[in-house]
Formats: sequence, C-alpha cells, structure tokens
Amino acid sequence: MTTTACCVPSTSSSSSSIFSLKNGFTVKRNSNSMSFVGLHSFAPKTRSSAGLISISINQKRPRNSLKVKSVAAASEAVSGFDEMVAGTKRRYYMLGGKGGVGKTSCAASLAVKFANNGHPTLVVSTDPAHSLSDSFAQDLTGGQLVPVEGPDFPLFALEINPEKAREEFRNVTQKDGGTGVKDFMDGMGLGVLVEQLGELKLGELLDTPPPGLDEAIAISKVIQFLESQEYSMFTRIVFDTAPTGHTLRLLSLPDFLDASIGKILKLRQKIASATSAIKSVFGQEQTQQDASDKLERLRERMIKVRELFRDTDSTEFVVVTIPTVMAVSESSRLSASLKKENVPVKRLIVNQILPPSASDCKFCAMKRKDQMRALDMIQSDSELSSLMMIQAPLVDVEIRGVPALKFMGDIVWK
Ligand SMILES: Nc1ncnc2c1ncn2[C@@H]1O[C@H](COP(=O)(O)OP(=O)(O)OP(=O)(O)O)[C@@H](O)[C@H]1O
Repeated sequence: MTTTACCVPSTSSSSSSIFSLKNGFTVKRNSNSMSFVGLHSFAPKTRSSAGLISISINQKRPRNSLKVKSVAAASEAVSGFDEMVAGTKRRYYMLGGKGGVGKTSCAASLAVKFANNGHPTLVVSTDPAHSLSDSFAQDLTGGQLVPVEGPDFPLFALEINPEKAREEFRNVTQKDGGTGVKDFMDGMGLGVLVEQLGELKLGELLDTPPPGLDEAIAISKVIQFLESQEYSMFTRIVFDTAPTGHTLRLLSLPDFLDASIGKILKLRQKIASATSAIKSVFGQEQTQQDASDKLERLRERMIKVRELFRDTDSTEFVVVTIPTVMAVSESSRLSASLKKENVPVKRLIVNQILPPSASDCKFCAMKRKDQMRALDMIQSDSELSSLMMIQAPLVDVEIRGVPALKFMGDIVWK
C-alpha cells in the first residue's frame, strides 16, 4: 500500500480512471488502488502547484494484520467488515468517544457502507448536538425518519431531538401542574413511572426535566426499534452517540430504571397492603393491580434493552479516538466503563492519523512524533491493547456528503 500526503508529491498510475465527487474532490481508481485527490489546506511550497494530495489504498492487501506496529503501517489494519456485514439478522453498532474525534464521520460512513452492501440501514444520532445533517450534507432534522439520498439500498437517518423534548417537558409541567407530564412520558413508554411517582407524592421531582432525560428519550427509541413495525425493515442500526459521559449514562439507564421500578414496586406493595381495606371500599383495588402490571411490563422492557446492550451477537460498541494522549486516556476510561457495564467492545478506530511520508515538514514531523507516542500508549494500555485497532488517515478535506462518506467508509471499514 502506498499512502502519500502533505509533504510528498502525489503518485499516480497509468491505467486509472477519475471520478468526480461533490465537495470539489475526486477519486482516482485503477486495478490495484484507489486514490483520493483533494485540495490541500496547508500544502508546502515543495508540492505540485495545484496543491493536490493523493491517498492511495492498495486493495490487494492481505486482511490479516489487526494490530498496527507503527504509524508507517497505518493503513494495514482492517476492521473485519466482512464479519460486520454478514447475515441479515439485525445488528446494532454504537460509535462513541471524546468530542470531535470523528464519531459522526465514522458512524455515517459505516451506515453508507452497510446500505451499499445491501442492508436497509438506519443511522441514529443520540448526541444532543447533532451533526448527522452536516455530515450527510442533507437536512435530517425533525426527530423523524428521513431517507438519505445517495446509497444503493435504503438508508434512513434519525436525529433524536432531546432539546425539543425537554422544551415540551417544561411546557407541560408549567401548564397543568403535572398531568401533561404523564402524557409526555407516556409518549416515551415511561408514563407509568410518572404515575407512580405522583402517587408516592414525589411530584416535585417532575417540576424540572429529570437528569438523564436525553438518555431516557434515546432508550424509548431503542424500545421502538425493538417493538415497532416502522423499524422492522432495518437489518443494521448504527448509533452516532454523544460524547463519553452522556453515552455511559445512556448505557446504564436501563439498569437504573430497572432498580428504581423494583423499589417503587416494593414501596407500592407496602402502601397497598396498609391501605387495601380502604381502597377496596372505594373500588380502587383493580387500578392498583393494573398499575403494578404496567410497571412490571416497563421493567421487562428495560431488561430487554439492557440485555440488548450486552448481547455480543447483536450489539457492538466501537470506540473512536484520535492519536493524542488526552483522547487515548479518555478512550481507555471509556473502554473500562463499557467493560464494567458488560457492553461488548471489540474495535478501536484511531482516526486522523498522518499518512506515512518520505519527507516531513517540521510541523508534520513534530505532529507525527506526538501521534507515535499516543499510538505507543494504546499498545501498552491494558484496556485498549486487546482491541482490534483500525487506523484511519487524516485527509485534507472535510468528510461531507454521501460520496465522501463512501470514500471514508472504504478506507475505514475494510
Ligand atoms: N479522518 C479524517 N480526516 C479529516 N477530517 C476528518 C476526519 N475525520 C473527521 N474529520 C473531520 O473532523 C470534524 C469532526 O468530525 P465529526 O463531526 O465526525 O466528529 P465527532 O466526534 O462526531 O464530533 P462531535 O463530538 O462534535 O459530535 C469534521 O469536520 C470532520 O469532517
């Protein structure tokens, strides 16, 4: 494989064809390699006058080296995409990591690749600060399923809109002192919890959006994915998750709710037995039973979601990072937390790696040294060293639009 970048003139093949992409860059293809050619943002004077770079990926590379020894071997890693794409049973992929490392680009490119490989695919953003629309260069806002134009097979996107939901929550609490809250939470399948909190005179808890509401909304969507006909066609669901803290809360919420429901049920039983005589006089016995049944059902759903997050056959969390000490440290903590939660983690994407070069400018040489240090850190990190490492090169243009995502997908997901 040859990869050329910043300081090295681009190489080209004699028998090649050029494809123009949107966003002003082109892909050059020949029998052995594909080159991505773009306008270089900080090209030194030694380069061609147009400032073009080319990143070539040799497609004849054997697919067996999973761990990368050095930056020079950057693009030798493979992701095991064959295994990810195999079978029509639904699988969930969650991509997460520190802010700005390329989670959305990696998630969107994976979704495009799944769709182009015959999977009806849904890509969902649970990040309150969505960037799916920006990444696809299409308007995907609105909190609804939106078809993405471009891929061969159906690809839909969904930006879960917690800010809108939070706003609605505030409105309903202000308007009717609480009853609207139940309707609102009902919409998320969590109304029964509010009912119970109300009965237990914990109404003041409902005056402000509860912590973790964003995650509760995301969980309610996951329940819909599991149960609703609308989502049954999708065989791959890719999550572009929020930065680390949010995501960990999301993954631990079903446990938390399960435990809370358990406590509420116990408390209810105590109250119910103390007041059953009075209640039976007023004919409320049946209502009590209905509420308990509903709580039990909600609890079962939470257990289903919790199991889904931990099911190695259907779910995988892919950690995305960049080669800096700070990002690697956070990824290590994330990976440890995921393991503690028993969430399956197999792959680590190290994004934005400087492609190998025969001669570096001073800036690139320094940057490369830094990246080497971070890569070494991964190799010796007890949490990260066992993961399958996928290295993705830094390219010199923004990854925006389906053609660019397809290009990125072909680099990352091999
Ligand atoms: N390999 C890459 N080469 C060049 N640019 C990249 C690469 N990966 C991502 N980017 C760019 O980095 C920026 C941030 O990427 P992205 O939005 O995917 O990150 P993120 O982790 O989802 O961010 P956030 O945490 O803010 O949601 C975007 O402008 C994207 O085009």
